[in-house]
Amino acid sequence: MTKLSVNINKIATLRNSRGEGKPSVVKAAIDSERFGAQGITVHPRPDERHITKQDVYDLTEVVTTEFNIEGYPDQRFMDIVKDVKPAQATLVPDAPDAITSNAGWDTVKHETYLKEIVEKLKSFGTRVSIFVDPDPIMVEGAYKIGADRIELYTEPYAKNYSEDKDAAVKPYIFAANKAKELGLGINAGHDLDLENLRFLKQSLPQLDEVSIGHALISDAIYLGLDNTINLYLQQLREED
Ligand SMILES: CC(=O)[C@@H](O)[C@H](O)COP(=O)(O)O
Ligand SMILES: NCC(=O)COP(=O)(O)O
Repeated sequence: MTKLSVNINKIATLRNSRGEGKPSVVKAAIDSERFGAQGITVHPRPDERHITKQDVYDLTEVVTTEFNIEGYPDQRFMDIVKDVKPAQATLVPDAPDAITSNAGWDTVKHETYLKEIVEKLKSFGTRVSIFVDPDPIMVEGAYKIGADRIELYTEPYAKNYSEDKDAAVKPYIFAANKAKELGLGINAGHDLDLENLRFLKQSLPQLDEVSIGHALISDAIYLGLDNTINLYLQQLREED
């Protein structure tokens, strides 16, 4: 079964636009889980453009499914994960001023650095996922640094999906097969939506988790959060 982890970054974006507490990210997490989300993902970026450090501490008190904290492993991130001990930490190579995550790790070039980080995160009792491009070499690098899972960066898939979905998904099949061969768990995320999710799932039956935020929260503005989460869950059900 592929789990849906709802990324609530964009709830915090809307909240921060007025500098007050509405909409509440805590309420969004509680309700998302009540509506069927099997995980909550947040990305507490250094500039706190959306999810703040305090949000993470508030959320850890209420999240009952899997809490997934994404981020670049600077000291602030490591301190947060050490304190909160989420089910999963997902390492992304984002620069502090990146408008969004736009690449996977070079797990070969940064092997020594990442190996130390992964070891420390695992000592907190947290599962570690490494954000990578769909490149078997980068997947193998994630294995060598001791990661538990990879997260396949799916923006390229999403971008090419409408033009040629078979070509778009092909690198991901190779990368996922490599991960499986090495015993790594397989997550995926970035720019997944109601149009492209089902085909990805059908193409990668071994997918453990997708984390989806921007499109899902955007859809929820029109369709409602309950209905939207269930539409995404429906895309992940094998039998449909
Ligand atoms: C790692 C990833 O692809 C996304 O979770 C990313 O963290 C989204 O960040 P923004 O919500 O800031 O665009
Ligand atoms: N790891 C991907 C994620 O959490 C959400 O990415 P997006 O759906 O906001 O692009």
